[in-house]
Amino acid sequence: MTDNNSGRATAWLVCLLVAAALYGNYYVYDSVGPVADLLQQQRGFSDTQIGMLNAIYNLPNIVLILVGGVLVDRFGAARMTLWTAALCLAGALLTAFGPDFASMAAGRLLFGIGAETFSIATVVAVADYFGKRDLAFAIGVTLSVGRLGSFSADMSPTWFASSYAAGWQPPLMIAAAFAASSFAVALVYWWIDRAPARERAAQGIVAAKANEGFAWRDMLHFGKAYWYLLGLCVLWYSVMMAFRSTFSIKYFQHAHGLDLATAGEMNSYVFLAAVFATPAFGWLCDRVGRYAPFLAFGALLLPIAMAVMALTQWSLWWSTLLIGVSFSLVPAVMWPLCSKLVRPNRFGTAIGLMWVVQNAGIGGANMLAGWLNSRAGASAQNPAGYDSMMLFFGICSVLGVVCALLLWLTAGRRDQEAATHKA
Ligand SMILES: C[C@H](NC(=O)[C@@H](N)CCCCN)C(=O)O
Repeated sequence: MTDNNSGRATAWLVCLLVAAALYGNYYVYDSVGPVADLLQQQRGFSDTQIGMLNAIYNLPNIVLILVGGVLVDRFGAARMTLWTAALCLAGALLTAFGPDFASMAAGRLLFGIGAETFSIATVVAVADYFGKRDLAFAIGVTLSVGRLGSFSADMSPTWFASSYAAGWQPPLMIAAAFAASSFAVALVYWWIDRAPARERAAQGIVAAKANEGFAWRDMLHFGKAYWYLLGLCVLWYSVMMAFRSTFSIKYFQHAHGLDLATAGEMNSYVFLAAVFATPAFGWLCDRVGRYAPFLAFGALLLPIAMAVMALTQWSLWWSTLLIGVSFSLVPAVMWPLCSKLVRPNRFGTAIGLMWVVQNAGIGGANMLAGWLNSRAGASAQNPAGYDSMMLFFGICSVLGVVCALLLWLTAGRRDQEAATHKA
């Protein structure tokens, strides 16, 4: 399907639509943080309630995301993108217009149930259209536009200053508008995909999906390389998300003496770097035709960054640079490589299984790191209290590198070979 020019044009159109849909979705995901203070002041929400508005996103997905992956394989990426975008829109509307905390939390729950399966469907959509050629670049483009959505949400107090001046609700209504635009482009993608979907069915891909059904034991037949990739996914995302999204700003303030604004800015450069570097690394991998060595290199940068922060007084620019490259390189390579390790009709399931453990890992790492800090009394007066958290993140990231090296040894000698030994 993608060998002729019109096929390539359709593939890029789908890639751009999926990227635009992901932009809106990631914007909504990150829209609670900027209104946290207003929710506290104007609605009297406690820190625990605000934390719950984000935690409720991850918790159901520890189980549900596997079902989501199976549904993507069963019903196809286009239909699932559309259905889950509708669920996300309903969730965003309920969050913005809910009269009390319970309905806002219900809105975030609904959004979370839709959003993770939506993300799987977007990766599978790109893989459906790009096959082997330019896959990492195309996934890099979609992820980079998604990261721009996260960055925009962080910048929204500046960009939509008047809405923030009007209170907690207008910024969440803007987020709901982004969810609506995400649904609208998902609808266009679903419309465009009808003919190519028929073509895929004629080639037997969809037919295989529909007729084979799903057997849970199929997952046990994923090859060794897949399980190493899963190990890296859990360890790397746990450190990246728990450190960079939850603790890094506070750590920069207390252990490195930055003020809040500079610490926040330092953290946001990681997103900004990813916007440009993710597609660039994807493009490079496609050109060189190697994935596992790049993945191992990206994974290695994380423990080095942790060591630089914890053991030296070097400028934080160094660790931000290392984390920025790792945050761009690892996702740009991980998902295209995953698509090469399993059969196309099990790709959604394979990502779903990885994200079940990933969601549990991120939740667990957040709790354990918080507990380690509290136990050691980490604060501006006691920066050494952060040592145990940094050791924990250091160990996890080193174990991630071990998984990446085992993966390289197993599947990476010539990455293309992996495609011929799919589970
Ligand atoms: C593609 C990958 N997505 C995930 O890992 C999701 N489980 C989490 C999405 C969180 C939304 N910002 C990624 O974003 O690297």
